[in-house]
Amino acid sequence: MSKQYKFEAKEVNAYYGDFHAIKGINLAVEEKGVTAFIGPSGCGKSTFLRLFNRMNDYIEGFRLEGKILLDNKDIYRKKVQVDELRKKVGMVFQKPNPFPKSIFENVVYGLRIQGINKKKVLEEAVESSLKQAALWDEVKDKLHKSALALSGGQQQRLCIARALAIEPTVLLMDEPASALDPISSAKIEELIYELKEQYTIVIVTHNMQQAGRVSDYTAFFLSGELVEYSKTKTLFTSPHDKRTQNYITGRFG
Ligand SMILES: Nc1ncnc2c1ncn2[C@@H]1O[C@H](COP(=O)(O)OP(=O)(O)OP(=O)(O)O)[C@@H](O)[C@H]1O
Repeated sequence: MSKQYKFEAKEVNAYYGDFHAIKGINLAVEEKGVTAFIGPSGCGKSTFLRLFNRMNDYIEGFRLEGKILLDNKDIYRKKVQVDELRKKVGMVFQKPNPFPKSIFENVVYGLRIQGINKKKVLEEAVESSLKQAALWDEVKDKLHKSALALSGGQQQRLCIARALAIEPTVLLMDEPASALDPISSAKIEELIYELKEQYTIVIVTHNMQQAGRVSDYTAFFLSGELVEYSKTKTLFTSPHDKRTQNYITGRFG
């Protein structure tokens, strides 16, 4: 039997209207651990990432060809319920986007939508998600204060806690640390390192050092194509493709 991956993209092409943004990509993401997508601005990293939880579905004129499998099942087949998919595949964005609510209500937001309102269940979820997101100690005495009063780095960890509360198996992260100061950014990296034991993490990053530090596998994209995909160490120390080498040595991008 062939190996089962967490995600598999098969012959994937994606279009915004006439614009061909993703070109014939095949890529398999290992279960658990971190896979990083790198490449110059506009190469299609975010578009490709967003395919994994059908985030591009909302964009007018967007069209997909090929298949994206999660646990061996096509997530674009007709009977898939997108909200169910997103329970399994959480997402964290570049800019922290807490809701204008308390820290507590931010974390339990997804659970309340699922109709879970039991106080004890919610309290447990808040504590365990905030602990996993390495934020608990900083906020445990002000859970009912506004999330908007937190620092940017704390807000981003809160958004990670909010994503974890619905118990996904995958976390998609689109440049999760790029809007943060270096210390907050380092905290997010440490957190990713902790979480990868338990979750499959796919991260888009502009920062090659960051990709080198946090990821197990790295995919290099250029103009909508996947140029090279391998173990992070291999990609950064002995890339096969000249274009990868040029990019990682700073010759373009
Ligand atoms: N909603 C959209 N409508 C039309 N074109 C889009 C849309 N979103 C992205 N594109 C185009 O698709 C291409 C890939 O964009 P994408 O955001 O995926 O790249 P990226 O590698 O993530 O870039 P960056 O690192 O700058 O975020 C770009 O040429 C972009 O202009």
